[in-house]
Amino acid sequence: MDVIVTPTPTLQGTIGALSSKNYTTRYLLVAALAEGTSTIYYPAHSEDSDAMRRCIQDLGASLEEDEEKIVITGFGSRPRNVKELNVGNAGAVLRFLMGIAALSENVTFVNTYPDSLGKRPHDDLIVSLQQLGVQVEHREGKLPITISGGAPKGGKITVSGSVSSQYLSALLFLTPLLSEDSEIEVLHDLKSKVVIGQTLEVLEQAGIVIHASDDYMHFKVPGRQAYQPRTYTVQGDYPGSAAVLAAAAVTRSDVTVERLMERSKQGERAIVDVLRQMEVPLTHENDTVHVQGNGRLKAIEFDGDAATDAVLAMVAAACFAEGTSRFYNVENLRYKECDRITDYLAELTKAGAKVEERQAEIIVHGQPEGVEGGVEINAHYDHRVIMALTVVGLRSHKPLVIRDAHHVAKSYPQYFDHLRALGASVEWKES
Ligand SMILES: O=C(O)C1=C[C@@H](OP(=O)(O)O)[C@@H](O)[C@H](O)C1
Ligand SMILES: C=C(OP(=O)(O)O)C(=O)O
Repeated sequence: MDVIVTPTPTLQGTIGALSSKNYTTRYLLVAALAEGTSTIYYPAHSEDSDAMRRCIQDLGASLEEDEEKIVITGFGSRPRNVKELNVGNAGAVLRFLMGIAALSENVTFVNTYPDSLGKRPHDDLIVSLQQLGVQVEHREGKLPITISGGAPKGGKITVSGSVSSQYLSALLFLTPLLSEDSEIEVLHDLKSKVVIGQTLEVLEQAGIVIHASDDYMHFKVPGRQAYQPRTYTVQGDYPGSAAVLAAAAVTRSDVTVERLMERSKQGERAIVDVLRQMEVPLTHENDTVHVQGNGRLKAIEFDGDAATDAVLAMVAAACFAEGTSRFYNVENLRYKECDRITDYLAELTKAGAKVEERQAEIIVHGQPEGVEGGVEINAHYDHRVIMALTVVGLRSHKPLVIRDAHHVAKSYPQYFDHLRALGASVEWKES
């Protein structure tokens, strides 16, 4: 399915933020790893969170869900032996479950998105699992991947953090269940470091003890721990809401997004500060962001690694700012659903934006007069490319057609409904 985005000068109204993807995947996982029954209020519903639901069920958890909550009885440290798991296109779900697969006999993660997740690297996690004595069959670090657990015991592990934080998160979920204590040392750099804060927060809520150094480069993890069954409430999602807030910033608007916790550990809450620094009129009080856009924005310089999943939306806003913006320290955007530097900038350029790429930077020469539009955009299987190009289309001179926009459902199936509720002219059409 494609979406036609027709230029829309004003947006107005109130929406509730979608539920956080990162907290939903984590709460589903820790509930599955507990023996006993946990309850998660307001879990996200999207392809990625559904992938986690499906896989933990395959591994032996039982799930019962109604409108507001999901009740999960976990399998503890003994997942059922399954031959295959299908994580769809969900990177975090794959990496977390590659860790947990070390507790079973022999699991193959199949490759259902050869042009997206199928191209992403997992070598650094594979190397760490091998240090624990786990056998891993793979194709040059990529899917399909078969993991043969063989009862790992724990011990000293190193993991590179220079491509993704998800490898470290995977080890943090696995090691408390092992029979011996573990010590994890992060090598090189740790990208998306802020996301590790979310992993540690959820582990603590699940009753797990981990001793982390302040810089998150060293961890001591006592073995023989048990995840506790608990009740969790999922907060609103900043990465998805960042696109809605960017849309409000580039139009004349009076837009309110509710359920965005001010003291959240989601790095992408930086969208609020970034828009504020770009001189977009807004307030953030009582977990509610209120944007009163006048269409005028100032350029910005920003360390994108602090808010990795909001950078594309920030770049979209910067396309209409006065001056040149620079988003640096963003190399790991290249290892996401597509190459979010080369592929994204190619689509922005098609739409008429003036952007330049460096290996680890995106430079945007803002055009307050708007961009030309009038072209077809390739979504590259990437929900965040789809959301960001929609923001650009709202302020183009001519409509944008976003091909295969249904991939937005990876994280935010109701994105276009939410934008339409705010008055945006966005229409689905058969491809
Ligand atoms: O741990 C997680 O849930 C995630 C970590 C981040 O990935 P990287 O650590 O690969 O940057 C983020 O981009 C992704 O959407 C979700
Ligand atoms: C990169 C993302 O997700 P994942 O790595 O889990 O596929 C994302 O949601 O933008």
